[in-house]
Amino acid sequence: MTDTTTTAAAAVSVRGVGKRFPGVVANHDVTLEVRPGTVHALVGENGAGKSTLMKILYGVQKPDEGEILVGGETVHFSSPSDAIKHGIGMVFQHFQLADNLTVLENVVLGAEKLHGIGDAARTEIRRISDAYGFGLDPDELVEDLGVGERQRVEILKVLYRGAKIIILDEPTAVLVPQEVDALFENLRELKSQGNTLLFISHKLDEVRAIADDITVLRRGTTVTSVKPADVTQHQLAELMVGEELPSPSTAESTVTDREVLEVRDLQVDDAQGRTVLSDINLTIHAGEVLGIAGVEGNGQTELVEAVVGMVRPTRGVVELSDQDVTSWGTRQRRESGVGYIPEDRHRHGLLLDAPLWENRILGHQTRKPSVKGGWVDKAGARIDAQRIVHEYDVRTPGIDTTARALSGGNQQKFIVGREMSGDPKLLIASHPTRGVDVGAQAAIWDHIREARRRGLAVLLISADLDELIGLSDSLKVILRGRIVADYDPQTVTPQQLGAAMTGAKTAGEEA
Ligand SMILES: Nc1ncnc2c1ncn2[C@@H]1O[C@H](COP(=O)(O)OP(=O)(O)OP(=O)(O)O)[C@@H](O)[C@H]1O
Repeated sequence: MTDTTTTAAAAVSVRGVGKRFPGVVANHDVTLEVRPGTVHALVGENGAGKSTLMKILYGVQKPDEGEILVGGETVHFSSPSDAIKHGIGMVFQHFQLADNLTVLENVVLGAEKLHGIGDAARTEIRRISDAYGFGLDPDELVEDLGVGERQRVEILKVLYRGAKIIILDEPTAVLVPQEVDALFENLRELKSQGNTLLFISHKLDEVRAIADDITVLRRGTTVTSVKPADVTQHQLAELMVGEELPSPSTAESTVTDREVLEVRDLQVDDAQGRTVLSDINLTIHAGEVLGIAGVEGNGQTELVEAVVGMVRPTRGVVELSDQDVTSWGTRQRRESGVGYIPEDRHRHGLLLDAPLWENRILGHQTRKPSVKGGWVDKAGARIDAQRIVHEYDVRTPGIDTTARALSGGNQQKFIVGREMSGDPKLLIASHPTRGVDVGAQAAIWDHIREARRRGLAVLLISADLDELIGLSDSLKVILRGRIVADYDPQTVTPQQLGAAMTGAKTAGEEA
């Protein structure tokens, strides 16, 4: 079914592109036709080769073979600046903005030659913002902007540099439903004015809602391009996997009355003495998943760090199984059975340049199977790394491969497997399935549910509201460092949660 028809008018054509890394064929014989003025989605399992293809289109990676055409003209990019010269811009999932600068300063940084840094630049930014309904004020500080607005600054940045083809890497991963709607409005407006959008996503319902064309990658190659109306979400997932999907296990309650984590009157102040978390009270029982919903930056990071022992609270108590651990460090807490999936896998979760088997040891240096008789047990760590690769379906040439060489989703699967090792009694999970494909997400949920059945308590932080609702036994909403609402996951809707997260009232409800 692969669409190989090519018209000179295609915004981007990819023909027979291949890219190899040691031990891995990341892309082979990839074919992609992106029609101008459309939204084109790229979907596929973790490690299917989506990021590699986008990096090739943006000049970050060079293909080993094949041809790329932009507007019918063959191009050879050596760097992103070559891509930008041909009107291709990219918006990364991790925003690259300086918080202490204004919108204008962020936009013109590195592009001063275009319209200077003064009124001409301001006028141009206003023009773009007005043209697409972005509602951005050039003189506002970025630190005062919400997540959706920051993303618009990133899009404006590439438009300002003349991009007509914009690549977005999982743009909705950090947005609440209301922000997703707003982003889709922006994308439609961009499209109606002749721009072309190309984006990667694991959220198949959103893909079907916004895309004009969907290209599916499987194991490095394009398998088909479809129209959203012609496939269901389930069929799309099966095209990605190449087989029938397993049905996820049901989630009967396993909550007991044994308290595993208790947090009382917790307050955390930052280095400047500002209170970033206050009056936090929560209890998690064995067999219970407590979900915390919130827009990023509302105190979730500090809450996790206080429970893991990375920051000392100004006030309050943290108890693990009735033992006061407030003064304990991270290592002691981990040794008493705390697993920790960090929000930033590159900063806290992995040694990127170390092989996977060494990464098995990270954070577990003092426990089996990483040590034996006080010494690092290399063989034990290797065997267990192998087990994780197998049980969590981590796609890698082997356990001697560096963590850096794995796709984002496969890195995440490895971390989850490691932190679930040795039956922890408490799992602190920040965005456990971020960047993970739907099949692997279902598998991770199954692992967590299985452990929960055996008595695991989970503190779950996630930006994915379906995950929060689907996995949690109870739900709390955090806003500006405080818990502002409690919900029953059985009855709450993503829209209600989204509204509480942004502090908006929904009909018939207190804010
Ligand atoms: N710099 C690199 N060195 C070695 N291998 C790499 C490198 N970059 C990617 N790979 C490998 O290429 C394959 C494709 O990875 P890619 O990141 O393109 O997948 P993806 O579809 O974007 O996955 P995900 O959904 O998990 O982000 C993977 O097997 C990955 O391990």
